[in-house]
Amino acid sequence: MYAVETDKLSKVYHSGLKAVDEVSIKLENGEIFGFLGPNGAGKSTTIMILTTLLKPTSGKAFVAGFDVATQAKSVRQNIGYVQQDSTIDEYLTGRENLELQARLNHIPKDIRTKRIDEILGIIELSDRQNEAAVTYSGGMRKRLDIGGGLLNMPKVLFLDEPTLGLDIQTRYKIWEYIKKIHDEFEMSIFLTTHYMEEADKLCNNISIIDNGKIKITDSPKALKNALGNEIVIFEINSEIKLEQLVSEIKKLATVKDVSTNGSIITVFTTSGDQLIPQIFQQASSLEIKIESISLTKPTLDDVFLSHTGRALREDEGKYDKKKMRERMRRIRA
Ligand SMILES: Nc1ncnc2c1ncn2[C@@H]1O[C@H](COP(=O)(O)OP(=O)(O)OP(=O)(O)O)[C@@H](O)[C@H]1O
Repeated sequence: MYAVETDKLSKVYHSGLKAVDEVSIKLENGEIFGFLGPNGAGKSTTIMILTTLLKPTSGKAFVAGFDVATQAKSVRQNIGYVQQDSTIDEYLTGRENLELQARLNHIPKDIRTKRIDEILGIIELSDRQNEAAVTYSGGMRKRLDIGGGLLNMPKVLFLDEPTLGLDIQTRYKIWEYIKKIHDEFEMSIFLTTHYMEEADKLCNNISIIDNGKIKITDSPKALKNALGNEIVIFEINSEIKLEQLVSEIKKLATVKDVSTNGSIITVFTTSGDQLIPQIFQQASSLEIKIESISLTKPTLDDVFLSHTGRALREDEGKYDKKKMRERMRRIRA
């Protein structure tokens, strides 16, 4: 049994838009799985189907072994869901927020206090538990949100963009908490993100999703290795013979892929050291001057680029009211 398993899962909204297009994924028990894609890729729609908030149009989905379409209650009893937008009541204290959620989740009274104490410890909010959440920083609020998702000690925890809009230092901290939760409870975690680094640092496996379709699924390491171990990026002085140069470079034995952006050429290779002199040689025989050249290691950004043909911009995901309204419409869809 998988923690999450979907088979050709699809969602077509009333507008006719196919937001999720035959998505098939398998999340092993105890794994951290990342759903990586830009805004509008279909990540939230998928997560809402898996958490039983939205009905799929076709296909199958099982969470903790239960069918989301016919066993929604059992699914809900076995999951925690931390939404993109905070559900915290700012005028309640951290502890009161968790108490309220625990009651709403029907957590028995006799275990409630102990469970909340434990969770406050994990998210390191014990010291501030009696202060109103309005006084909390962005990172503390997110921790409290994550704490809410842990109240019923779920088998599968869903985190929708857990670090969206947080500064880089706070983001690192949240990653530590996610790892801690995963290690301590051996919890299966399904997270959506459009931060490459987040997927790279946290996930055992990731699926890249774009326009509702899965482009590729593998471990971050395997995805990066598939591009070759190294990338040579260089700029030439004129684009006149660019195509000729690119076609010669593509023939070289160590070259996996080549992409161009104006006069900048990016070459994915298994050996940068071997390739660089060959690039100079080819350029010189075509009387092309190389202005600058550098050697780097591939990142998941490069993987995304090679599978979708475009870069993933970090600033795309900022919170705005329009998005919130869209989400409310979706809940009603
Ligand atoms: N209720 C709705 N009705 C019609 N289209 C919708 C609805 N909700 C979402 N969409 C569209 O479905 C597509 C997928 O949206 P979704 O929110 O699932 O993507 P996402 O990858 O989670 O992006 P984000 O990070 O912005 O939430 C988008 O084109 C979006 O505009």
